[in-house]
Amino acid sequence: MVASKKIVGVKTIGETRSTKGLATILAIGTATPSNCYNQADYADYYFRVTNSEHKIDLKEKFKRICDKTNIKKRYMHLTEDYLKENPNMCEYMAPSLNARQDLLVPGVPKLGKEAAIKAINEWGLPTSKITHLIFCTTSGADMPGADYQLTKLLGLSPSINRLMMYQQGCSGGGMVLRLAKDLAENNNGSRVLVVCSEITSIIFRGPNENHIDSLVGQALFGDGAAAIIVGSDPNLSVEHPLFEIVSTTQTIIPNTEIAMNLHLREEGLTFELHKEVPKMISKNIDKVLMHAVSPLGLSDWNSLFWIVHPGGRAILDEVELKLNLKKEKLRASRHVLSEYGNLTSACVLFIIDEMRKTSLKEGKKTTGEGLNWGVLFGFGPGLTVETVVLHSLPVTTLVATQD
Ligand SMILES: CC(=O)CC(=O)SCCNC(=O)CCNC(=O)[C@H](O)C(C)(C)COP(=O)(O)OP(=O)(O)OC[C@H]1O[C@@H](n2cnc3c(N)ncnc32)[C@H](O)[C@@H]1OP(=O)(O)O
Repeated sequence: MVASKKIVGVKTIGETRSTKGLATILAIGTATPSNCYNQADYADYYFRVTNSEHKIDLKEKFKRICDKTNIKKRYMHLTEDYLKENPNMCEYMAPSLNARQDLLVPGVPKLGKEAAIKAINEWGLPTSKITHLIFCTTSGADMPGADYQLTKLLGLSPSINRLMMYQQGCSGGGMVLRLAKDLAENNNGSRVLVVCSEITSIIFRGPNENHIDSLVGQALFGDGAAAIIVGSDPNLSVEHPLFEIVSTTQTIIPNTEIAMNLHLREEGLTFELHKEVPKMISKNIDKVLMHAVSPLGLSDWNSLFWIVHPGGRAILDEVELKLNLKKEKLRASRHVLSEYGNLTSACVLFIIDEMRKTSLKEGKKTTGEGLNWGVLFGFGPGLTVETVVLHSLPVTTLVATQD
């Protein structure tokens, strides 16, 4: 008797764990540090603070790279004063991990908190309703991690289910959506707070003639944090879903492990980037896309909205060309690149935010520029591609009150 009662109980628990509907994004918040650097002046700043002004040709090359990025400005936590106090960070490769960690260990969760508060305010429910926390950063590592620090900073329940994802690179923004979907759809009533917080001080270093890809990194990355709340079966009297997360896939592009290599060393996070990365991505992107969207019967790429990780301007150019996308399709991705630079894992979440806000501003019917279906690509070391198919929802005026 006792045994059969137990079996019924377990079955019931199993049946009630799954939700009826798809995971939805219920709110978004973003934050940046206050220091803003204009890309047009950045070469002067960078060569001055790294005491490299005598490297005249290299500075000219760096200026050319900066000009070609199509980035207007970037925000950075790192200040000139901090660099003066920690001159090893300005060398090309000097031991400097402690100075970087001193900045990142408190800074990453703090920036994440700013974004999380905005997302929670938009969501409108008490933090006690958050059941899971996913924290993602490529900026340093620590124990207990940034997830633990954020739990304390926000006063979340000590029993919240935490997942800390360190060192995922730029594909992390797609990865967190994949994880949040699984958590939300398999834990009835759950609400997942997802935070991506990136501070690129981990990668800052002086220039070197023999490592131009490192210099490309100095021209691309910016700091920022984005937070979203994900949950299934929203309570529509209080929650305002923005996008449904329809499907997610992760793929390694074959024979591209040389493309992007980042190693955490005494000198900080080192950065190797193959010049052919944009081509390596575009050569394979149609296959990855077909695999993700063919079950839905989608085949007209210009009928979709697009959120493409802007690793660099050339990546967007190559994806646009390969998929024959109309110019306006990558508007939101190009806009975020231009206004913030490459925000590593937070970048695609900034683009989702930009898209739903512009959709509202322009009177579009759905959060996805008036269209129904969309694709998000995250690209990271591996090369790893995260593909997320999104379904947009009717625009509500709630977003307007957030700015
Ligand atoms: C960290 C993660 O997980 C994920 C990431 O996002 S990592 C970052 C991914 N980003 C990229 O791969 C960058 C993609 N590249 C680009 O966007 C562009 O190449 C760029 C904006 C950097 C330059 O624009 P462009 O149109 O290619 O200009 P181009 O004139 O060819 O290049 C400018 C100079 O930079 C050099 N250069 C560009 N990319 C380089 C690279 N990867 N390595 C070395 N040199 C490079 C070029 O040789 C050129 O030098 P000269 O002026 O002396 O000829």
